[in-house]
Amino acid sequence: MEGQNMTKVVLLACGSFNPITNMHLRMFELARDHLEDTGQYRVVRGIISPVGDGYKKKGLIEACHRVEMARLATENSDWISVDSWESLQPEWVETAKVVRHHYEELISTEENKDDVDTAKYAKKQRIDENYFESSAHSKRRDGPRLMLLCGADVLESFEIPNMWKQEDIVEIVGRYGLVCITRSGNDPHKLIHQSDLLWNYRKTIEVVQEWVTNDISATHLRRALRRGQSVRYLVPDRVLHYIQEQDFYSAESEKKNADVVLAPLQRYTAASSS
Ligand SMILES: Nc1ncnc2c1ncn2[C@@H]1O[C@H](COP(=O)(O)OP(=O)(O)OP(=O)(O)O)[C@@H](O)[C@H]1O
Ligand SMILES: O=C(O)c1ccc[n+]([C@@H]2O[C@H](COP(=O)([O-])O)[C@@H](O)[C@H]2O)c1
Repeated sequence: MEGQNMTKVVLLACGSFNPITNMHLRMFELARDHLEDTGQYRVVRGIISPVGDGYKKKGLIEACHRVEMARLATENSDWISVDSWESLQPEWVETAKVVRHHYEELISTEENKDDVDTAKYAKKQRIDENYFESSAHSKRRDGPRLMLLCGADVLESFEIPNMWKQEDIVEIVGRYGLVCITRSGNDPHKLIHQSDLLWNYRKTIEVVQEWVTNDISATHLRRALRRGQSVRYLVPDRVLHYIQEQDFYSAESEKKNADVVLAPLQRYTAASSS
């Protein structure tokens, strides 16, 4: 029967979502179409995980509001939802840990369903570091997968010195898998070709070509709002009402964290000064 041999996939998107835009939502739809078009996957759920305040990115407004906007944006979706676990952690959490957390959650849900095969598969995925690397396309019909969903700028950020730990990239890309949406100005295929590390994991990176390029970014939205310009139809109406009600995104809010080092880079500063 069609569908029974397909691997279930849960997509997880991590980011600031400051604020969430229509393009963040489109990413999920594009990724689902792409994965399901292969005939190998059935995408069952999408999770948006806004980063916590500890990330210290310039202009980042409080996590509770970013979570609320993502909640409003996904109210009408029957498969995408927001998860606040990451945003509630007192410190910034590395993405590999966020992925691990959601994978554990997924597996415990599957185990509760008494799905013995799934549990066996989960243990195997946990134990065998090279599992996906060695059997990327042969074994994936056996159980659910959690894949990290991102735009090509995130893939590009893997190459920024001291931004990501190499072992975290290996874990995310090699063990779980990455779905990367093209974004104007970034060329993920070229990046994978040029990076020895990413080339090793090319089979677990799904590049989704967005032909109808859409350059909406949260930065663009915040800039327009600061200038009193309309952002209607770039964000869901409910999100726009929330932004207006709360009077978010002013020149003042953009100064937040302006003099603070981004949390991932703080690790490097701390290590080099000790
Ligand atoms: N227009 C877009 N096309 C493809 N991917 C996107 C787009 N906008 C955001 N993303 C992706 O969505 C995820 C969350 O992104 P993030 O919250 O940083 O949004 P952003 O618009 O890039 O924000 P900012 O402009 O503040 O850097 C990231 O993986 C990012 O690459
Ligand atoms: O785990 C890491 O080392 C790491 C390093 C840099 C960025 N990230 C994550 O990548 C996401 C980037 O979001 P943004 O808004 O800065 O594009 C956000 O969820 C960060 O927590 C994660």
